[in-house]
Amino acid sequence: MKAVHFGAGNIGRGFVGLLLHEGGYELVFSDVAAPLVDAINAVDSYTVHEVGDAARDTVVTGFRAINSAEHPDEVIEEVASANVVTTAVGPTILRFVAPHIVAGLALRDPSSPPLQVMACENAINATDVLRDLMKESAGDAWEALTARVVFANTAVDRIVPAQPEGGGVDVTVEPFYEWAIERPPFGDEPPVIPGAHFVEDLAPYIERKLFTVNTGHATTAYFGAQAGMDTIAAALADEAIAARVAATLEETSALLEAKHGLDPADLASYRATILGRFRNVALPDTVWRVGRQPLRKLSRHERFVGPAAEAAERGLSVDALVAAIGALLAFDDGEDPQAVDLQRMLREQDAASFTAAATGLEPQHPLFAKVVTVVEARQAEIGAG
Ligand SMILES: NC(=O)C1=CN([C@@H]2O[C@H](COP(=O)(O)OP(=O)(O)OC[C@H]3O[C@@H](n4cnc5c(N)ncnc54)[C@H](O)[C@@H]3O)[C@@H](O)[C@H]2O)C=CC1
Ligand SMILES: O=P(O)(O)OC[C@H]1O[C@](O)(CO)[C@@H](O)[C@@H]1O
Repeated sequence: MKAVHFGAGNIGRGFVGLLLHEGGYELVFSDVAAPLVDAINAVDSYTVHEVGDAARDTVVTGFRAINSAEHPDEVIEEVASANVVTTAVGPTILRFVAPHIVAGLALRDPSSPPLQVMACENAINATDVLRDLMKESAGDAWEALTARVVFANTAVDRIVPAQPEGGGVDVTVEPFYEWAIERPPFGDEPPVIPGAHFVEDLAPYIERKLFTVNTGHATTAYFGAQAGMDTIAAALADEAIAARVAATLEETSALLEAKHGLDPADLASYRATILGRFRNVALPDTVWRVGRQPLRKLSRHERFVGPAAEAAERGLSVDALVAAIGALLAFDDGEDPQAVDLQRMLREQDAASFTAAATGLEPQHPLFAKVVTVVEARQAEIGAG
């Protein structure tokens, strides 16, 4: 069995690749970073080092890497004969890998079992997004290819911080992980990934994950950055920040309870577990990594506006979520192009125009005016608006 995984970065090597290896797949990484591809091909094995309580090391073998920018044909051939394709490239990069998967499907023997495609990105239904991009890329050829592929959405959860420069191929990760995968698209033949768990309906899992782990993590990062802290563990050690994060997650939990009927006691225990994960002092994770790409994180269906909009529509409290959006607006990292754009937009646009453009909310939406208030506050702080 063979898996082609696009994106040999942190989560690619430290989580998805590891679990595919443990499932017995021969692993082909595809990436565009030449030094990374060379480094992977220079070793026969790499180690995933867990840090924190109950940590262990796991050795991954049986892999190779292809530079898809230089050798797209090689990647396409691998896809044509693979059993599984996964991605961990970032939601905005999916459009660049879609044509390679389409070309692989076109070369695929039509009598082979369907290729099983799963996008492992932090976004709601990222695999559906990838499928739509593939359809767009294939044009009229799409109809003939659909019998050769199945698509399943997934929710991936493991904190894999940025790895030190020149640190080689090994990866440092937290011990916790969870990979939930939609079961129905596979019919009788789901992929063999022992560490994953297959679910009938992914919606509650992905929303519980994104609106708890990712909302909480990003809230910690933005309040931490605003307070001049560098790491997530240090930010959460601050009682005032911890209280703000807790309040934000109580709001998202209230929404998850109302929307999916999730049990409040289970949600409370889930929150406690993830806050414990964020507090892992052995994990060298920075507010800058976790806060990265603030415009993506401020968009309509993402971890702040997504749950806050639905909570506001149901008349639930959103004050803590709106305060977290206020902290996001202060995220000013000169090395993050989206943070630079965010600060420029705040200087150039009036509060209502910025709110509409950045959040995708309609002016009449019950959340809109509340967001405008924190946008105005940030603009006053920087003398803009
Ligand atoms: N790091 C984490 O803790 C987690 C990350 N995720 C998600 O996983 C995805 C990747 O995140 P990370 O691994 O942290 O990022 P990363 O930056 O470490 O890895 C992304 C990799 O994709 C490669 N890439 C870029 N364009 C490509 C292309 N056209 N074809 C093939 N490869 C390409 C990059 O060179 C890089 O090696 C994101 O969607 C993120 O939200 C999800 C859960 C946890
Ligand atoms: O690209 P994003 O959405 O910031 O993804 C990274 C996030 O996902 C997580 O791994 C949570 O699963 C966190 O480490 C981090 O906040």
